[in-house]
Amino acid sequence: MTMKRIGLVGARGYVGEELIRLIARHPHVELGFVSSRERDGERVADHVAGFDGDLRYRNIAHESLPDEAVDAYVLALPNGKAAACVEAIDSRGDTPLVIDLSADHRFDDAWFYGLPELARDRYAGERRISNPGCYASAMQFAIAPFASRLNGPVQCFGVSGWSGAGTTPSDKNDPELLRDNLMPYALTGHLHEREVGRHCATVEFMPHVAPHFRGLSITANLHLDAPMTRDEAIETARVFYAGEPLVAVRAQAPWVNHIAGRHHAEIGGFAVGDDGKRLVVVGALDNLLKGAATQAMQNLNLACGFDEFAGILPDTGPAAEGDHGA
Ligand SMILES: NC(=O)C1=CN([C@@H]2O[C@H](COP(=O)(O)OP(=O)(O)OC[C@H]3O[C@@H](n4cnc5c(N)ncnc54)[C@H](OP(=O)(O)O)[C@@H]3O)[C@@H](O)[C@H]2O)C=CC1
Ligand SMILES: CC(=O)N[C@@H](CCC(=O)OP(=O)(O)O)C(=O)O
Repeated sequence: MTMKRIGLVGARGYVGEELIRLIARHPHVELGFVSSRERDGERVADHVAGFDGDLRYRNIAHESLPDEAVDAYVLALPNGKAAACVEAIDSRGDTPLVIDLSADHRFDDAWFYGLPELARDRYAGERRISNPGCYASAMQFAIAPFASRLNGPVQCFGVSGWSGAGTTPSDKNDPELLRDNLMPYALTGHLHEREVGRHCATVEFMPHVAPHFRGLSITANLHLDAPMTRDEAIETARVFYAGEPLVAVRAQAPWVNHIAGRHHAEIGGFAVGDDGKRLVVVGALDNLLKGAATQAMQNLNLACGFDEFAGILPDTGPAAEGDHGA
């Protein structure tokens, strides 16, 4: 099989680092370039534990992206930076694959919204793939099995590790402000509220950031149109995700420290109110993996015609030893 060469734009970030590791272990893809302004000329091996080789970060202006001999570009830049890159890449004229991890194309009908477990059947060879947001992925995994049975908006309470706020300094990734703390933010109108509303169901989302580094949890409060027992809810979710290696359905509510460093998402809890019409489902995933880099690799595999889980499974990450499932 011919190796595909990948250009990674925004490789210094937390997500970029995970993508470097995933691409390095993938059997059919290799890194063509990794870009960072701050680390220009520095060896990747000096920054990414476990990475071997002499590859160096390069500061590549977006105008120069088309000159790079790669088959696909993966954009892991802050929001608002993708358009200039895509415009430059378009000038190549051969429509290379672009996967954008930012929020910039999640509301753009010209792009495929790549939440594989819920959307892969609709993939029609698009060369432009928008990767979903981290909380938005967890919310959709929790809600989707019940989406046709909702009676009103879903309330979602979310808590994320601070890596979700990226490397640009802010209150949300300041260890001093986060010490012994839980920081609410964007309590109405968070972008992922709109994202889930567009792609799955209407939600009212209340995010928080916590002192841990990686992994997030969302607790979804669903109002159903007809009563359901807890066993029916669990069975509904199990049938919905049957055969999905990256979405595990548990009876117990998942814990963030069990999925941090793992490639899969978990949903569980399934508490039912007295009238059977209120169902609470908890979803958890690693925001840097299933909430970002792992999902991007699934999308890359899908678009390249590889096995969707190539380079991802078996899960050999540091947290993968033993079965942490409840
Ligand atoms: N962190 C998370 O949990 C998740 C993040 N995402 C999305 O993935 C993308 C990357 O996230 P994350 O790794 O956390 O982000 P970071 O802020 O950690 O990294 C951003 C990267 O972009 C580069 N960069 C920063 N500012 C600019 C700029 N003005 N112009 C060009 N390059 C710039 C940085 O390198 P340098 O400054 O050296 O050039 C760095 O490589 C974002 O769009 C984010 O929204 C999606 C899901 C989850
Ligand atoms: C803790 C924290 O700040 N999390 C980020 C979400 C990370 C993510 O998925 O980002 P994008 O949708 O921007 O790609 C936030 O709430 O904006």
